[in-house]
Amino acid sequence: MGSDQPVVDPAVTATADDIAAMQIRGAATIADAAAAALATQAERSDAATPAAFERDLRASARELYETRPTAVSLPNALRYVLRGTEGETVSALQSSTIDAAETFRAELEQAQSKLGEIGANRLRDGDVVMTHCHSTDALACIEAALESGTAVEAIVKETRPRKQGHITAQRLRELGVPVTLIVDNAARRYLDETDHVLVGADSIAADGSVINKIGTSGLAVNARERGVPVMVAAQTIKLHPDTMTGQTVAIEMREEAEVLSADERTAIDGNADEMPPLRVENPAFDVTPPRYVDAIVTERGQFPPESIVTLMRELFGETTAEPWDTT
Ligand SMILES: O=P(O)(O)OC[C@H]1O[C@H](OP(=O)(O)O)[C@H](O)[C@@H]1O
Repeated sequence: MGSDQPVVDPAVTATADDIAAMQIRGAATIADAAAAALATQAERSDAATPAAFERDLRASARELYETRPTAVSLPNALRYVLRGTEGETVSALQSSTIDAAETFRAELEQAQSKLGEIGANRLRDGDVVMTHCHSTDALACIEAALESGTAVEAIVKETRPRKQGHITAQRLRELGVPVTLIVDNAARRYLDETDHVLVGADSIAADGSVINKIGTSGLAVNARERGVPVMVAAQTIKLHPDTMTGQTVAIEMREEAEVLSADERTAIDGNADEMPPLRVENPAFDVTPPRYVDAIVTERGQFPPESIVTLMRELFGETTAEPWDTT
């Protein structure tokens, strides 16, 4: 390897691989893991000069950034840590990077807890909450409600194709919450007995659109039609600053194997030689327009979707170039 080639610690690559494979999943968890990986990169760096240290750190951030395109919590975490990296010596750069990562992770945890308290205020004793996918921000609201003595029940959508709803069901059962697990297609029927739809977010756009696990938008449309309020639990690292300047959020298309096994493909398409092959598409997220969202709950309070841009401008100002891009 040439001496000017960046050196990315194997632990960073391992974390990037786990995020890409969804061994590490969930927008907040991904952000936490990315910050921890940058701290490890800094800690283990044996860069000879500050320039080499910064080159390696940027390369690590880029490797993490390129794992999954939709959850803005990942680039927001990378930006936070890299903007905290400062100093004239390698040692100073190392310690400032580690400090920035530790601060980010502590703030992430506090934000989720604060968000939970705010979201819990919307829940009443005996409420039935319908969930989609597995969102730690959403569950923080239920946990805070339980801690304040509010009893809730949950209708948990399994959330094909990866069935993250099973994680939610398990977690809620651990908390003693009565759970009804349903297939996604049954959601509209169970909205008749639902008091709140409670979901998380991977990104929130400046116009109040919510980018979340595939199926969220259809659930929100059905909830609106049934008169069930839709509450989005999303700490401010889910706010997507680039959408203030018209950028759109990339929707990750994941591999077909999550939807269809090779045997199933063969069973469907095995003898269709003359025809074009069966197409399988697996978008991992969708966009829920603001008109179907009743409240976005953050650690800074709850906002109607139309006004979330005020918080976004306060927190992010005008976005600048990505700090992991070579200057
Ligand atoms: O940050 P928290 O609230 O935990 O999760 C937010 C969202 O991230 C997840 O994506 P994936 O399962 O990683 O594809 C789901 O879309 C979930 O609603």
